[in-house]
Amino acid sequence: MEPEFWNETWSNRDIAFHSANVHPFLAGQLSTLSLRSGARMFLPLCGKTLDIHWLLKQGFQVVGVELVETAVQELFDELKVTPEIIEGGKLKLYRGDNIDVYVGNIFDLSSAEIKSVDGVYDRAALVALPEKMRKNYADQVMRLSGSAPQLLITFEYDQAEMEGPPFSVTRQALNRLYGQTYEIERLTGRNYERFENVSSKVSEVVWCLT
Ligand SMILES: C[S@@+](CC[C@H](N)C(=O)[O-])C[C@H]1O[C@@H](n2cnc3c(N)ncnc32)[C@H](O)[C@@H]1O
Repeated sequence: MEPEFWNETWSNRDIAFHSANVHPFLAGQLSTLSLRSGARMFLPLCGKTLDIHWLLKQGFQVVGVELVETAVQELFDELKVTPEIIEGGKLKLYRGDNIDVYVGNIFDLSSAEIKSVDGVYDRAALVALPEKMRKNYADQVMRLSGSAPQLLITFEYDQAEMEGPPFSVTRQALNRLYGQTYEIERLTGRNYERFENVSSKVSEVVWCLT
C-alpha cells in the first residue's frame, strides 16, 4: 500500500479499522510479554487507536509511528493532550507526557530516533501491508525495537475472497518473517464476522513473539 492509499483512506474517512473500543484481547494478553511497569511500547502504524489511551492509563510509555498527520492530530485531540511538535528530522514528532508519535513513513524512522523499546504491539499493522512489503516491514520493526517481544494480532481467511487490507497472514508466513528471531506462540483467537465479502471463516489470532 503506497502512502497515497492511506492519505485517501483517512481523508475519505474510510477508517473501519479504527475501533471504538480498546482491543478486547489487549488487557488479557499483554502480560505474556512480561514487561516491567512503565515499559516503553512501540506501536508501528498506530493510527489513532484507543489502545494507546489504555496503554497510557496502565502507566506504559508509548512510541508510535503513523504516516497520516490527521490521524496523529486526532489522536492527541482525543487524548486531550496538546503535543509539542518537533520538526527537523525526516519525520515530525508529536510529543506529550509518556507519548512520542512520529509522523511519516516507518521506513524513514531510525532506531536512534525512537530510542529504546521494551515491547511491540502490532494490531492492524503487519496485516495492513501487502505481502511484498511484509519482509521489509518485519525487518524494520526488529531493527527499530531491538527485537523486543511482540504482541501481534493477525487475521486468517481465504485471501481469494477479499483483496485486503487487512490481509490474511498465516503462521507459516509469520515463521518466515520472524521465526529466525523469535519463539512464536499462538495465544488465543476468535471468529471474526465483520468482513462482508468473506463467506468462509475469518479468524482473528493473537500471537506472542519472544
Ligand atoms: C489498518 S490501519 C491500523 C491503525 C491502528 N494500528 C489501529 O489499530 O487502529 C494502518 C495504519 O498504518 C498507517 N500506515 C500505513 N503505511 C504506513 C507506513 N509505511 N508508515 C507509517 N504508517 C503507515 C496508515 O495510515 C493507517 O493509519
